[in-house]
Amino acid sequence: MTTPVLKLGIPAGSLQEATGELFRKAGYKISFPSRSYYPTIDDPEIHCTLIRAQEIARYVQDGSLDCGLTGHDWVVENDAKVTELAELVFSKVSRKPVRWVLAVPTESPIQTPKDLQGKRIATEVVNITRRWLASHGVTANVEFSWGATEVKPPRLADAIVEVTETGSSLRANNLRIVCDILTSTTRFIANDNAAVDPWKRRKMDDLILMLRGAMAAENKVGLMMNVRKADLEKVLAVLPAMLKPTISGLSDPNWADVMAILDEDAVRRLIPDLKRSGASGIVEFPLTKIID
Ligand SMILES: Nc1ncnc2c1ncn2[C@@H]1O[C@H](COP(=O)(O)OP(=O)(O)OP(=O)(O)O)[C@@H](O)[C@H]1O
Ligand SMILES: O=P(O)(O)OC[C@H]1O[C@H](OP(=O)(O)OP(=O)(O)O)[C@H](O)[C@@H]1O
Ligand SMILES: [Mg+2]
Repeated sequence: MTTPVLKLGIPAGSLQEATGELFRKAGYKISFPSRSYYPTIDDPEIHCTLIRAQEIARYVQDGSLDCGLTGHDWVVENDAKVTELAELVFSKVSRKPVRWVLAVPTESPIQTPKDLQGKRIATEVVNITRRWLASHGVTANVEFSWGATEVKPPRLADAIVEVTETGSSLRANNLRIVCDILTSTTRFIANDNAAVDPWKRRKMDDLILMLRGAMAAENKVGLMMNVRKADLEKVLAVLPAMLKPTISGLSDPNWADVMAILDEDAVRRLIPDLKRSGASGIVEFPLTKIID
């Protein structure tokens, strides 16, 4: 019997490194051999192909791939009919969505969507831009851009619709945001048939569980401490209100063990307070997955 295989599209380009890093955190050994478009992964039931983010949705829709990770922006731009199984909020450098914005040179007279009437707009997302203009009742000349779009205004275009994450590319090119057009995050998408195939669905759900678990553990740490029962109330009052710490007994009936999961950046403020409130033997430990 041949091993069943899940055909997974990994986005080349901006999302590639962040995707690889996330898979590693999720427990998969994935690597990108140079010049090869077949990343290796230590799971014989997964076959990875590196494809441009723009095209993953298309190949997932037609079944060439069972599933893949890509931006919501390209699913919308391609009007792809796929099943979205998960939103994973990560971008090239941050854990935040990206924004597709309408931008113009700082000194441009364009202030509102209406001012675009009859103007030239350069963008990689022609369909999204045309639909957005139509929804504002504006007619403009939308030109496809192959990239390096920020260089185009004012000589080659009056405005651009471009993706921004940190804002540094817009700033470096003296561009001003007029308005937001679309917010996009990374999505795990599946072919409609693959999504209802029991083996593939389970394989994808398991993969998503691990990817989500790894993301949930980011910037979190565990904290364990011993507390005299008489001090328990004081110690618990120090921990953030939404936490439900685990309290377990110790062999000495006068002591308890308290364990909690916290934001890493809160720890340096909390540990001294916990100690002052009577906690001892405080241990901080790293977390790699949190599964709800
Ligand atoms: N900082 C970022 N810049 C651009 N795209 C980003 C960024 N962070 C996340 N993305 C997402 O990555 C996808 C863009 O990747 P894609 O492969 O289409 O182009 P690219 O990474 O810009 O490639 P290239 O470097 O060849 O221009 C989109 O879904 C976009 O939302
Ligand atoms: O807001 P920022 O953090 O600066 O990120 C956004 C920039 O990154 C991408 O460029 P890319 O590297 O894909 O080059 P390209 O324009 O040639 O596609 C995108 O097209 C923007 O130019
Ligand atoms: Mg690009």
